[in-house]
Amino acid sequence: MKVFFRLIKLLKPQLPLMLLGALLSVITVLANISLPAISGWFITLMAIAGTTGITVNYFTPAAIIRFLAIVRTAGRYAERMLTHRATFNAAYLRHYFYQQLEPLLPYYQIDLRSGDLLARLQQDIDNLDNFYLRVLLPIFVVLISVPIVCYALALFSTTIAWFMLSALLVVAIVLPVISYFTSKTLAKEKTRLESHLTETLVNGISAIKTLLVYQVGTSYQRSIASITKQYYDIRYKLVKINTALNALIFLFIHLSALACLFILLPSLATGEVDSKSLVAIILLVLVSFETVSSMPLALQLLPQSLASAARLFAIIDKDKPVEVGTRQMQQGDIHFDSFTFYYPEQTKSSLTEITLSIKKGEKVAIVGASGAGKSTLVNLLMGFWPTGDGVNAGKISIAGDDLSQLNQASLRENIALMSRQGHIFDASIADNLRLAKSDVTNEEMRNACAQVNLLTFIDSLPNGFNTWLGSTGVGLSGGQVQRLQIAQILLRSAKVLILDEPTKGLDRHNEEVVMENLLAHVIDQQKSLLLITHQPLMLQQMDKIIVMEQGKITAQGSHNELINSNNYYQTLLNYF
Ligand SMILES: Nc1ncnc2c1ncn2[C@@H]1O[C@H](COP(=O)(O)OP(=O)(O)OP(=O)(O)O)[C@@H](O)[C@H]1O
Repeated sequence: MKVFFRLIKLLKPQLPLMLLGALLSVITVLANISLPAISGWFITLMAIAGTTGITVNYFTPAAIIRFLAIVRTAGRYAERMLTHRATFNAAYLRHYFYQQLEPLLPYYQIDLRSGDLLARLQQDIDNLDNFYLRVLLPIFVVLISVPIVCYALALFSTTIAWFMLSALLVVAIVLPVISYFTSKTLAKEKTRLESHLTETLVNGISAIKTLLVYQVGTSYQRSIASITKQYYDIRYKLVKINTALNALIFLFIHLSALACLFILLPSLATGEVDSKSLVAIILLVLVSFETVSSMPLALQLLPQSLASAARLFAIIDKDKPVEVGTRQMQQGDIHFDSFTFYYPEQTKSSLTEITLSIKKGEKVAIVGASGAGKSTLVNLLMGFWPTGDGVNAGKISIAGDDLSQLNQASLRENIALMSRQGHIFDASIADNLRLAKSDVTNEEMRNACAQVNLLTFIDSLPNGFNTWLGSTGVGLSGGQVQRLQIAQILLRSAKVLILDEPTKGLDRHNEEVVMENLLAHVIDQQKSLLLITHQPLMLQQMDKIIVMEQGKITAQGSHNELINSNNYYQTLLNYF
């Protein structure tokens, strides 16, 4: 129930449109079911008039029929327009969930494999698209129109009214509930298999090269085929249950009409009900089931929508990193003052008592074994995690301002990060460079690419800077992707550049060119440089090197100082 009301609250901006659509839907349904009843009554009246020769006023019923026909047609059109408009507007739910998820992804080691996350963002939100149109709307129509129909029937016969109330409830609730319990486990299994299938496909496609290299492509295909078969078997069973339910409802409707006819026959004989009313009542009984016709589907989709909403809420309900800062980042020194950091939900610190300063224009390198805390230290400066939340001790400040007081947008404008997981988008080379600087000129692009030794290659491509790259930079070699990312960093107007192993894997020539130009760039522009690297060529050029071990800084100094005095530093350089 909590999930249901929370979902309604989310739909609040659309509620006036939804309510109007629902009212129109009720009016249309009522016009639709009155039409055959009044027409039946009118045709019988005319038949009687024809055979007996009595004079009747046929203007009023004919006008009512025409009016109802117009209301039905116009009402259906307007209702569809409004309800679908409301549904399309409610598509902001996807945006809402994405927005909530965005700050959480770097913050938590979210226990979701990419395929599962994709399934949640796609299928679960698709399920929510149904929530208004297929769940709320039918329930609303039933709640308003069933009492009206029963009241109309009670004007002729209270027995029929009570009988029909029970019959409508059987079709609206009893049969769907039976079908729900029969298909509950299957429906759950279907959702699980849907997610599993997406996950398997996404993982398989992203790891296609690995699968081929290990020659497990065929067994992988077999596992996809097996999941697909299980999925379609379940869907087949669900369709069978649904079809049986529809057949049962159809039979029940006609048996109800027959039962009403038998109930009314004695009254016809005594003259309590005339033949015109009998025809009208039977037709009304037959069509009145339209008021509940969407309920079986609504009750089937209700638990599905709520389950999807619950899955989505479960992710976004995690504590978010709070962004409290409003101050603009000033150019200046970065200070870590005895700073200890815990990742969310972790009891062991990943950084312990870090004291470090990086002065404006200084070139600093961080070295350390895997897991030493290098990436954590640089990522903290991007404001991915809260630093002033009481859990972490000490502080980080930039130009005297506490990091937690700084505005995140200003922070990310002034600190540029090239991480090892950097992403190249499914777009042109130029578009990928525009990500770093939206108004970049051709000359600036050429210049940045020349500095990373990529210009000759790009010029040799038939489409040059307009060459389309697949996601993850398909079309470029690993080293070219790396250099394109360094070109992006060079285009940024940030005051601090952070690069995580920028030249790892580059050949000696490219490493030298890139490093020389990068250093010239930071010196020329008076930028600070923070590098994670183990390349001696780069380390020799740094003003300061920080040695990290298990979350702690164990030594600091220049390359020459450390190489002569620190055994661990020597080991690291040999190791990398
Ligand atoms: N999001 C996270 N949540 C919890 N713990 C994390 C998270 N990211 C990293 N850690 C942990 O923090 C510690 C430091 O990790 P970090 O990635 O900073 O090391 P690193 O020196 O950059 O290693 P590598 O060179 O392998 O990237 C590790 O023990 C790691 O398991």
